[in-house]
Amino acid sequence: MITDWAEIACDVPAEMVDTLADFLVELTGNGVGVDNLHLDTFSLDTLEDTSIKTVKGYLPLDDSLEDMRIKIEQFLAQHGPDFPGFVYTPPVITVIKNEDWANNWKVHFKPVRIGKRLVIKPTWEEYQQVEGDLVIQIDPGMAFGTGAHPTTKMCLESLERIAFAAQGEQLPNPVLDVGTGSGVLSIAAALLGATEITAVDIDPEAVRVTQENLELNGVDGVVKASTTDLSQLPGGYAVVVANILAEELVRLSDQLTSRVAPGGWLILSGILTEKEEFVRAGFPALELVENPREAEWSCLTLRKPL
Ligand SMILES: C[S@@+](CC[C@H](N)C(=O)[O-])C[C@H]1O[C@@H](n2cnc3c(N)ncnc32)[C@H](O)[C@@H]1O
Repeated sequence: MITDWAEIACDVPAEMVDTLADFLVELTGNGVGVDNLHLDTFSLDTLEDTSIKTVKGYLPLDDSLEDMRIKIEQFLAQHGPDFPGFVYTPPVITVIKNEDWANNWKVHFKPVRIGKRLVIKPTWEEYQQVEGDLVIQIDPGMAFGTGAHPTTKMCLESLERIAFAAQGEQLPNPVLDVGTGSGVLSIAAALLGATEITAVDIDPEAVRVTQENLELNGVDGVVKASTTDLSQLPGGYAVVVANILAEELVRLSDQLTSRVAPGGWLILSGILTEKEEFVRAGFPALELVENPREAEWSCLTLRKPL
């Protein structure tokens, strides 16, 4: 299990933030943070927007760190001069202890409504439920999946649309969640009516966190979480959802396609919009149903002909 993390902070002009953030997400497979540099104020109202921002990426503190640092320096040196006001400053690396990492971000994670009925609620926040709400309680721990990320959000919205269009407005069985992270999509699938859900992740820590979240939401009886490799799973899933990066989706395209039952759905997310065509081309046997986009991310919902 990963113990400590390295935070890599790069100061860049505000115009370069998105470009660098996308690069760091692709490189590290983890989320990024963006800080305003002048935070010595007591009131957010008086916070001045600055022309230079700090973009922070996160990596496990292991042997790959030096290689990653070099790649980030090369990226800054190569692309920085395209942005007015860029002055090269080497990235600053800070060690983050596991315990800090696990808790520091919690202040920013608030209950969020997604789609028509789904609400994601951090376990430590209060939420006044209204009739019809399907509330997902989440403590992502070290796993990805607060639900607030556009890639997760678009999966949740697609799952909800599929459920609403289905008989009895229930998500059809069985469901496969590839790269379950915190288990957020599997829990949503259960709340949307599915009763046979398989959740897999290559990361045992994610499976541990998922199991906790399944129990917290009382859906551990209908979701089976494990590190089982996709190749070991049978076919015939009515819904398959995979929120992993574009290259990985394409690498797994044959396996993902063959896991979908005739007439079934495949939701693909984690795709930077510039890679949408690349991913679409990897799934020629399936029909494109919808293609929502949010921020710089795209989601593809595909369907296998009957
Ligand atoms: C971006 S997170 C998505 C988490 C969650 N499903 C969500 O939508 O918020 C991607 C997850 O996929 C897992 N993953 C990456 N490649 C995988 C693969 N080939 N098979 C299974 N899981 C994978 C990672 O460990 C990570 O937990």
